[in-house]
Amino acid sequence: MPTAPSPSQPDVGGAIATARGLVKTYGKGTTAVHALAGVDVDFARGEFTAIMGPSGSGKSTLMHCMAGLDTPTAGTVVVDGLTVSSMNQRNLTKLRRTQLGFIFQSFNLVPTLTAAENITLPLDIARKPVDTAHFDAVVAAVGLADRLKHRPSELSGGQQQRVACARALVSKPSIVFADEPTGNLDSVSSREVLSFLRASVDDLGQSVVMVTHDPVSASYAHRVLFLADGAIVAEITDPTPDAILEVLGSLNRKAAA
Ligand SMILES: Nc1ncnc2c1ncn2[C@@H]1O[C@H](COP(=O)(O)OP(=O)(O)OP(=O)(O)O)[C@@H](O)[C@H]1O
Repeated sequence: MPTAPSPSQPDVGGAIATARGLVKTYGKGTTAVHALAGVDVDFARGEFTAIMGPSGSGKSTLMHCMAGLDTPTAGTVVVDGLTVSSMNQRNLTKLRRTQLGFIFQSFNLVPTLTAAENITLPLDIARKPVDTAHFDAVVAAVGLADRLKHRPSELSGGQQQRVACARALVSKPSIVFADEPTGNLDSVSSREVLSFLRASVDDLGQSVVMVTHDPVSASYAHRVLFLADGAIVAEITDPTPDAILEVLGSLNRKAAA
């Protein structure tokens, strides 16, 4: 008879990233904050997952622990078969450079480099060759072919974030983590970036995890996870903005009761 995987040995079969029993506590004693209170989660390979929840519910902490940017207090994180939660700093740095893609709210481009140089920067730092066919495909997908020689100050916010998206994808990472990627963008630029993220999953087979406060942004994902008080309390698949708002409303009503 098949047995269920034990919590300490995640079944990573269809998942690109998993967490089991993930706990993150900041501080000690009476001032301790339980940012993650024992999260079990699987992020499916080739899927776009959004993480939502009220301010302070643990969204960023979950993403940072998954990406090896923060160390969990307890529990296991596995990304593409590698146990991130027990890696030393040297291996974490290597993992982040070679296997993870990051997109932040604030773009984080190097002002003195051109768009093309910004896009290939992670590969250059890792001393990995640029796959020019993949570079061209990613640049075409974000619509930046005629902007490659421009510096960030010569690009709009939306174009800068599209450079950041291309930079995150050019190394063919196992997974892309996006933290409020449209937080600084107008609605037209937001739609472009979100459509591109969705297309990177549907057309290029990328796996994307995105933290967002915005129900419309989250509706571009295949699946939305809802966090409250450091725990996953709900999830929906093939979300619409209305369905997301309904879940958020019921969580807010529970929190107020
Ligand atoms: N470095 C830290 N030191 C102490 N407490 C922290 C630290 N980082 C986060 N926390 C606390 O952990 C809890 C979860 O924070 P986190 O940033 O993960 O929430 P969030 O859902 O991403 O919030 P927001 O939507 O406001 O960005 C909060 O109570 C926060 O104050």
